[in-house]
Amino acid sequence: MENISKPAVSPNPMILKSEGLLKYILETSVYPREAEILKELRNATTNHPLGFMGTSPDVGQLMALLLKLLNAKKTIEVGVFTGYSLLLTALNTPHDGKIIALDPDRKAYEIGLPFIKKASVLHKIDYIESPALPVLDKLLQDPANEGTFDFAFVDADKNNYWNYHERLIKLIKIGGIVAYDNTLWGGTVALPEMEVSEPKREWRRFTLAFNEAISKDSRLELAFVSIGDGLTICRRIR
Ligand SMILES: C[S@@+](CC[C@H](N)C(=O)[O-])C[C@H]1O[C@@H](n2cnc3c(N)ncnc32)[C@H](O)[C@@H]1O
Ligand SMILES: O=c1cc(-c2ccc(O)cc2)oc2c(O)c(O)ccc12
Repeated sequence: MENISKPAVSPNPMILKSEGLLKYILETSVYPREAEILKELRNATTNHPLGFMGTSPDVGQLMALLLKLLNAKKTIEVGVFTGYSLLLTALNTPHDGKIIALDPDRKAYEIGLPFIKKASVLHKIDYIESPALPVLDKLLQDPANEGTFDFAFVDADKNNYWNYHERLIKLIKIGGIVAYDNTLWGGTVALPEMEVSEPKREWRRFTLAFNEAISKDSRLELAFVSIGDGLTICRRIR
């Protein structure tokens, strides 16, 4: 008899690795609907030696939907790079929306800045050239900031995800969302450590620990979505 307590195995365990399927999704519903200015920023990032780090447009499409569903007005972005997800957030928040954008790499931000200006959304952005943790701590020093943000997107140093989470969960309002990128870390989370290349091992360990801790966090509801490099979407419930 079948053991019903065992989770069902996907009929196609290769689904996340199917480049053809991703191409189909991108070409069918992502690229045709992507704002022209986001395409321009994305193209301007391709020659950057770390261009592969930009948020993937399919993740961007999901983020845009979440921002619209929440009617998000106040947001935080941890990890800006050249600004794809930042510009996307700015385009999907109201005219009086406010985004606190944190990244120590101002040079990368300056690549995206002309596109942010061209889209007339710079007034929504408070870019702070700094590692995120001290800024989040400073925000929390003022209790008036607690529970006031609608949305946060984290796409930065993976070793600090839990540190970001402990702070963001207090800054986000009940009903608000924090989304964490790269929670599948190139698929390495499902591989034995021996099969993972040396440079990816340390962040794989952090990602595994983060994924385990967040799944036990009773302050939130979550969905672990197999899009891009893995996106964990958390809704604060208490
Ligand atoms: C994957 S990229 C972000 C991609 C971005 N979301 C986009 O759409 O292009 C990661 C970024 O995290 C930044 N970063 C690294 N350590 C950080 C820290 N302690 N605080 C904030 N940002 C950090 C890096 O400078 C880099 O720009
Ligand atoms: O390969 C990476 C590396 C990063 C990364 C490196 C250093 C930092 O301080 C932050 C992030 O981020 C990535 C990423 O977000 C992605 O989607 C793919 C690959 C990488």
